[in-house]
Amino acid sequence: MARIASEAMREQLEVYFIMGSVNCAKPPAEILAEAIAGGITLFQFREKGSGALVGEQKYELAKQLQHICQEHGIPFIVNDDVELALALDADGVHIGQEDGDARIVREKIGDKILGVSAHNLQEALAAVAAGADYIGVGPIYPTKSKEDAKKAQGPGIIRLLRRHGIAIPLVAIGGITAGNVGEVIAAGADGVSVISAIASAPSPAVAARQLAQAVHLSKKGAQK
Ligand SMILES: Cc1ncc(COP(=O)(O)OP(=O)(O)O)c(N)n1
Ligand SMILES: Cc1ncsc1CCOP(=O)(O)O
Ligand SMILES: [Mg+2]
Repeated sequence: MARIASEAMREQLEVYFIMGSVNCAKPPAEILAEAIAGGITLFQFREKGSGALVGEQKYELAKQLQHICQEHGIPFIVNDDVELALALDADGVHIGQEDGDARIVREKIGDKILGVSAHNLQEALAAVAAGADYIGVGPIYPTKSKEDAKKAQGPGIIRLLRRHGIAIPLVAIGGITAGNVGEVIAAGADGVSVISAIASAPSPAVAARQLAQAVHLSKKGAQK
């Protein structure tokens, strides 16, 4: 298997849904299936926060959600836990600045997708040098879904990274809704990453569809 091509990565980032059991008011498998029906393009298993599953229960949930993704051709990314990603033969891993050295993670996972979080130009340049396939930038807007989230920076941080030559695929995260997708795509993001906009929606399918439509319209507008 070769590393994912940038253009394919950009498409997969369009509607990137992140979820773990703590984000779900109904069975996670149901929410994921509905989100897939609505048009998500990538999924991240993020089992984190107060009440999160650990050990065998975490593994079993990951396996169940991975199976649903596989049935629908949606790549399955694991947040933070490189060993779990390897044990499951997941499609990739997402790590942040506090999750270890991205170069070492790249060595461990070979050609699997590597996503790295960045909050400034220095971190973004380091992520590129370490071999990231995409960068997650945020929080862009205030979020309630991450306990230790940094201050929201607004879409200007995406514009700044693009202006300074960060050309690899970028996804915006933090407080994203269908109403603000346009701003982050116009700033240079290839897609949006959400937890609550889909997981907490009355209909995850409708929410995912609205996000997908907003991304497509905004990309047309930005002629991407
Ligand atoms: C797509 C995407 N972008 C950013 C993050 C945040 O990662 P991190 O900073 O490591 O924080 P946690 O999610 O681990 O709490 C992400 N998960 N996904
Ligand atoms: C994991 C993460 N990293 C930065 S903000 C965030 C949470 C995004 O959740 P929401 O889409 O509900 O704001
Ligand atoms: Mg992390």
